[in-house]
Amino acid sequence: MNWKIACIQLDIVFGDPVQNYQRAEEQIKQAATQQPDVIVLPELWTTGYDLERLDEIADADAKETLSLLKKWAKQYTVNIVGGSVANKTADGVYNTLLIVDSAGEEVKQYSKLHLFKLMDEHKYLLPGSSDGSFKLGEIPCAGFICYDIRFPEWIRTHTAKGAEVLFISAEWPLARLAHWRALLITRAIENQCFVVACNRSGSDPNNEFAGHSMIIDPWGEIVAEAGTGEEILTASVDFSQSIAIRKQIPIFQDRRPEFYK
Ligand SMILES: NC(=O)CCC(=O)C(=O)O
Repeated sequence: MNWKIACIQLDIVFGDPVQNYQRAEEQIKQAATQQPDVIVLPELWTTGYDLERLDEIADADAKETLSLLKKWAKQYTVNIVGGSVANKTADGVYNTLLIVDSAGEEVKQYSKLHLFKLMDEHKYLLPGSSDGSFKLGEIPCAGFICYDIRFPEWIRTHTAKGAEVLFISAEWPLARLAHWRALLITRAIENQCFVVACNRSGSDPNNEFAGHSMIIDPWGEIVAEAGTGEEILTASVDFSQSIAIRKQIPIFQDRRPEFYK
């Protein structure tokens, strides 16, 4: 089975959901002309890192964003890994990844497990407490958010249960571009998985962001990589490749988890 994937490397407008909804809609419309199976958006794409104003601009129970994602998914018959949004709940605000299928049905919500202190997330956001596993059609997938990729043991709990594609939505700064590339390639090789990583472009008052969204195959080869600017990155992936690699080097059979404590 093959999938065509499109990552929308959006230049997010700081603290302005109205403009970001409009810009995302334009980009999704454009991406849809290539008839992808999955469209992916970056982290906190409705607000950016305007954390001080979250009370005002976070999406209540992610309702508005979910309803738009469902509408776009149905309109273009495309699965959407709808990036993450600031999701305002009765307990506080989570950084939540939203996934909808091509029929416009909600598939999964995953809230970022590891908050990134260097960007003050712990002061404004609550950490999630559930896993990122989901299926798109028959394909087992897992979703993560940015800093999560520094925690191989978290990713592994998902691939050990069968995930074949790792989707990562991010706002990763340019200052650590080398880490972004190395971590993503490593996660693909060590898990024999496709890695689909959608970063943002542009800058905000505190950071310049790296762009360089990437689609990586289970051998660790980069299938497609964006530049630093706003871009729609597309590539096709062939799942027979991960089956072949997992047969050739059967790491999931050879693991000795009883010794990994
Ligand atoms: N938004 C994030 O989680 C950024 C993570 C990051 O920059 C890192 O170096 O890790």
